[in-house]
Amino acid sequence: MCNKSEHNHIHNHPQFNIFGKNTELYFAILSGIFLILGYALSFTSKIDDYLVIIYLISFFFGSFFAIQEAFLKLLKARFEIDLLMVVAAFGAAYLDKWAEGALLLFLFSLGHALEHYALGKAEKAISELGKLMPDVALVRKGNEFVEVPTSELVVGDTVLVKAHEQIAADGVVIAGESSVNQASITGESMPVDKSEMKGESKISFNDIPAEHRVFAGTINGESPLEIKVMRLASQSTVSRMIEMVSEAKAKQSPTQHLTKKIEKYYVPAVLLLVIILGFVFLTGIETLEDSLYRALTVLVASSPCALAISTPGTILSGIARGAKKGVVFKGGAALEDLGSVKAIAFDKTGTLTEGKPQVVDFVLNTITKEDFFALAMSIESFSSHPLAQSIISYSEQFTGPIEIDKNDVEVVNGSGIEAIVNDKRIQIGRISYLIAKVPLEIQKKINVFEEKGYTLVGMGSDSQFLGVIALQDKPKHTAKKMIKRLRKLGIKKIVMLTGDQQAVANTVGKELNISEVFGGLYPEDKVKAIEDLNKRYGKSAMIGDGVNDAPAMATSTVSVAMGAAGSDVALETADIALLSDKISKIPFAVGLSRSAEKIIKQNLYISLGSIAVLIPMALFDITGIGATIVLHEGTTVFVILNALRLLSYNLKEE
Ligand SMILES: Nc1ncnc2c1ncn2[C@@H]1O[C@H](COP(=O)(O)OP(=O)(O)OP(=O)(O)O)[C@@H](O)[C@H]1O
Ligand SMILES: [Zn+2]
Repeated sequence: MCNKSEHNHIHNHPQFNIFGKNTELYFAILSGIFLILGYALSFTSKIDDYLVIIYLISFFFGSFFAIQEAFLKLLKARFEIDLLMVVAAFGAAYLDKWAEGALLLFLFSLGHALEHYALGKAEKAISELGKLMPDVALVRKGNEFVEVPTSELVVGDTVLVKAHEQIAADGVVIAGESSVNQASITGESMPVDKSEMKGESKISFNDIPAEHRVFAGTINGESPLEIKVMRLASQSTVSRMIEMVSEAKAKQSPTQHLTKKIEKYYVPAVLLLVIILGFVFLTGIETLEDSLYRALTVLVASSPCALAISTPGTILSGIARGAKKGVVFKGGAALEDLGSVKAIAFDKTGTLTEGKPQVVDFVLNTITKEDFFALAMSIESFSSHPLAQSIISYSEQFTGPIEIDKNDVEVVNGSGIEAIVNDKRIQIGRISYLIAKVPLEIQKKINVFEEKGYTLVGMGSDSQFLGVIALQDKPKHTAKKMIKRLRKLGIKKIVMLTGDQQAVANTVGKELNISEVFGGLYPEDKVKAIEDLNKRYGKSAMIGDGVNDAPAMATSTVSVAMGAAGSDVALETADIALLSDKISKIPFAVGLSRSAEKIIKQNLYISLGSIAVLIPMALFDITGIGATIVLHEGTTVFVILNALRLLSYNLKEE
């Protein structure tokens, strides 16, 4: 019938598995077989005396687990529906309704087994994420490679990954060239090319370019790779992802809170009603049997089994499906919120655009390009901004870096970076951030750049304006389609928020069909923009890279971080982490959430609706206990199957 307990009971379920993990299901089936046997034999009057024995066998198999579970809960002073169902079945037997009692227990145990199977399946989808971690790795010790347990790998170890083998650690490729299947992390089955990173580097794992960086749990392709371990096994992306998904299961979503609240008042009310019904015979209008029969029927009709199972089942399935595709929901609330938002705000750089701006032009004022780019590359080496990397690589053709002490450098998030060089304060960043004034003839050039939609980075030395660099970043080629799909999914409002100039924002917005673009924003302006969306649409989602959008992401109802496999901040802080930086994951995540939301609602209506119909029918003797059992159980099975649909969710390609 059901089991109205929190669904953590999977782990503390009574262990009695003589037939393996499906014992519960086999017991249910045995119960059904004896029920049918008894029912068939009931038509031959000769067997009548033995009938009770056959039904008792059916009772045994049907109630075996329920009695154990009810007993265990009673020990913890918890009053659960398992007990009620057993009582109802034996009550029916007392009324000589052996077949009905056996039917109740048969369907109850079958539903229970199915429920465990369903939740188990969702759990399995989650735990399989971890299976790709190999147990051992080949580690270089002197001139040879020896097998070492993965858990004993230390940072700095050199690991040999043979062709078609699993990679044991997050690390950097130091020899070899191969393609790697990263599906276990990103959900993308297209292999990604990896090659060795030249030169000894002291940068952190997060800053290693994707083509040199490998993740634990991914699978090497055609040729061997040597990698240097950069994170302990327990710190690897895949380990943390599994941890987050497991934690997510334990958190309750808004609907779960609601159903818990309903149950809190509903269950005692039902019990009271049932007890009263059991005593109706005292009025003399009917027999004790009649009263008991109706009380038991109402009891079955009113059990909130479907209600209790449907939401956790749906959320677990949704989280499992997301994780399989590289979308980590950090809880049912994230799933439900994303499923109901109407307004989405996007960060521009690195989210809608490639995040790999190219220097396309520059203008200088009284400084040689060697001196200018030497300053630029040296100071930008302290920044992790996407613009910094581009400026550094571009500068290398003219000059080399100069020595700058890191204590003399200050990064001003959302504006730029400054450093003290030869007693002068050198600023790089937004033109408005510089204290230096732009000379007139350079301003003319800047106006031309702006018209072309270039991103501008200025440099000044105290009040002396030194020059301006123009860069261009392309929108991701799938971005336009992604926006279109979001609109199709019912997102009413799409806005773009960027620290880049308004002119650049307009250019990108036009290309992607986003009409509301806000440029020149400081981090606190982005927060205001999100607050505005919250006000107008009730809820908002902010999608960014989690680096300089953290405050805005924290303000939105639900935040989504892109490319989280490469960014600790994004993986840790966002409500939803998309491990790959493929933006096609955004409509998938939104679509999955919307489906989850829809299924949660459907299930809620179905479970509450069935109760609302079954109780009066039982009360007024329209349906007998047999029909009530079948209808009630049918509802429970239906909502479980409905929830399981999410495990195979795919966004329709148009
Ligand atoms: N390290 C840096 N080097 C040069 N310019 C910078 C740097 N950091 C910020 N800026 C300047 O400040 C502007 C805004 O930066 P901010 O980081 O807020 O936005 P963004 O990352 O470029 O865009 P988005 O908000 O879409 O992510 C940039 O366009 C640039 O002109
Ligand atoms: Zn159970």
